[in-house]
Amino acid sequence: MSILVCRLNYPLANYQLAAELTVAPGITVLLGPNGAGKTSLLRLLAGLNQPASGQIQLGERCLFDAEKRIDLPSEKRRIGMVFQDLALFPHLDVSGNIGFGLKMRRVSSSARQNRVQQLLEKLAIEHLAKRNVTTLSGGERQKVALARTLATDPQLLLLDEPTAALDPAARGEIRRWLQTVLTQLNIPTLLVTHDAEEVAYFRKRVAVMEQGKIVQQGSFHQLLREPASEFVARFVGVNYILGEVCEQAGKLIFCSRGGAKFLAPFKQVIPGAAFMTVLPWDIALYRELPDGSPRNHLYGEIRDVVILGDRVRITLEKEDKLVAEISTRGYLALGEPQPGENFWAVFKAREARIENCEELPC
Ligand SMILES: Nc1ncnc2c1ncn2[C@@H]1O[C@H](COP(=O)(O)OP(=O)(O)OP(=O)(O)O)[C@@H](O)[C@H]1O
Repeated sequence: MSILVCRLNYPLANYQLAAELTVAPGITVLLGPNGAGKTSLLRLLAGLNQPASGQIQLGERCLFDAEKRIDLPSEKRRIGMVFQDLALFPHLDVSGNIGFGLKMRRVSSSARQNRVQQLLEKLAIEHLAKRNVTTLSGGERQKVALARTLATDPQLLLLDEPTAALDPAARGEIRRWLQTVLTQLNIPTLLVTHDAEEVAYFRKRVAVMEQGKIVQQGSFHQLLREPASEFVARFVGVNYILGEVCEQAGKLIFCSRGGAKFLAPFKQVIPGAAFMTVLPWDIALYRELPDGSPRNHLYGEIRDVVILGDRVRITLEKEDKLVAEISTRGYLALGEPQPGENFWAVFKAREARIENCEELPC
């Protein structure tokens, strides 16, 4: 299986895209806010725009090298793209759409039919074979678009926000389907999203893009445990609090900028600027402060409650803002907390990660 390795520069309207990225077989989620340059990066990889400098290597093949003046045309890159508009051919049925690329390559009719049938089975969409694509639901159209792309046997898949245009029910269904199909295929796949919830769903390798740069690349777990910056932490949904480590009565305390004080496992830190990260699901909520082992706590007002299937995300604010994620069962047991109510957010000292930082950004 091939691996994509690229380093690309390209001037965009307001900033320079300067991205370095590695995509191994399987799904890598490319996460970034609107306008971060995700679609532009896909277009450069696919050969639809030409980078100002850099290289693109896919397995043994060099697709682009500015210095060596190598620039393989799009159709020779063996890259399968599914862009947001899908661009299915309305005059062809599902099988016709899937076989279209093979027809253009003058593949014989019988070989084409075999390949189309194989894909219909592999992607569990045989029942759609003869349907007119204009009658399909959004989720079904996504499936057909992926099947059409796979027909030409790509070595890299680029999927631009495959679930963005779907309603929540269809989104859940297409995510499960993508997870199954893409895991089986094991082709290097870059799946673009600006939705951190999507990353939490796939729990795969993640590359985070901000202003044209890949600011962190790693496993979902790594990003949660060791976000490289406040931007990454906030984007993947980790609590990130700036402050400083102070010495008080022989103990080291983390004092947040907002004025809250927290205990923590301090072996590795010294007095000075620092940040603390806590995972939302390591925070419990209580109406009354519980007795027991020394724990960190913050008493605050609920600002926001978001129900995410079997989990509930609750934002609490006082000196600082903390987001807790609890089970729906726990939420019901607490009497369904609502915005405006006050609660204790509690977490164990060892569940916080505190690190010194050079200086506090403003
Ligand atoms: N060909 C281009 N030349 C110059 N600037 C461009 C070009 N294409 C896009 N841009 C600009 O580059 C920035 C990044 O756009 P891009 O569509 O790549 O972001 P994105 O991360 O995919 O955003 P979204 O999540 O909204 O789709 C935007 O400010 C956009 O206006």
